[in-house]
Amino acid sequence: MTLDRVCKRFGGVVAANEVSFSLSPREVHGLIGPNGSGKTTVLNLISGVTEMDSGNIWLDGQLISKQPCHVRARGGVSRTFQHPRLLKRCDIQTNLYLGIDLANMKQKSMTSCGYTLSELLDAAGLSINMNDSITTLSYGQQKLFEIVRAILSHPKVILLDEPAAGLNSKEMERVVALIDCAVKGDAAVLLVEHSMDLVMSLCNGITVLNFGRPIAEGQPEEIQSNEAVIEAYLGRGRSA
Ligand SMILES: Nc1ncnc2c1ncn2[C@@H]1O[C@H](COP(=O)(O)OP(=O)(O)OP(=O)(O)O)[C@@H](O)[C@H]1O
Repeated sequence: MTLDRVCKRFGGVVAANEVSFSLSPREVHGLIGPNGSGKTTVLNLISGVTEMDSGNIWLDGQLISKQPCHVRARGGVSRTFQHPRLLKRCDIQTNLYLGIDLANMKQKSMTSCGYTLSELLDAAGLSINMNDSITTLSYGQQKLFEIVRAILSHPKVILLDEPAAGLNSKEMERVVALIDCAVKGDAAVLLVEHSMDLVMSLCNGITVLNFGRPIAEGQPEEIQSNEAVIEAYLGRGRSA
């Protein structure tokens, strides 16, 4: 997937300012930056939740930036949200198969990315009864469940919005295991995350945003020692 000079403005706020980067299959790419720097906006522009002002997004050589959300989802873009978006009045099974092409799933005999559903649930540490209400899952379990659901649609790109936020250390290990499953299934993962330990240990490449603008791109060790990134995080850039 390639983003080419993607822009989005909300009134006077430029939330995405000429954002460009590429993701390859099996790559985990970090998208980081201080609060309000535009990370979630970029995920919304890729998934089609928000319409962009200008720029292009390509997936496998196809221009997807004018497509509605559901077409992008079918074409291989899946995502999770900062706070899990689940149907509270429905059971676990209904939530699991939301947005997944059921006919296609049956054909694949409940397998995805080379993993069976039960293997993905195992990786997530979820031992669940499909008929139970989704509300029987704790917050952490719901976040893990949402990642399982995202992998289950056999996506080309998975957008993860702060998957570790609010999770304990055991649950964070489960997030890592699920990202591993996604990568082994040839997906590209775009990871928005404030836990720098997680980002630095998992990502092959990182793009850093500040005030909607990319200020650095590179491998974790380059990003950690990049002056502009350090200033953005320490806030000196804001008062300059
Ligand atoms: N729908 C919207 N309407 C108006 N302004 C918005 C909207 N969505 C985002 N913004 C603004 O765009 C900027 C970027 O927000 P965004 O949520 O993308 O940042 P972020 O990097 O994901 O932040 P955080 O790390 O706090 O989640 C912020 O100034 C935000 O207030």
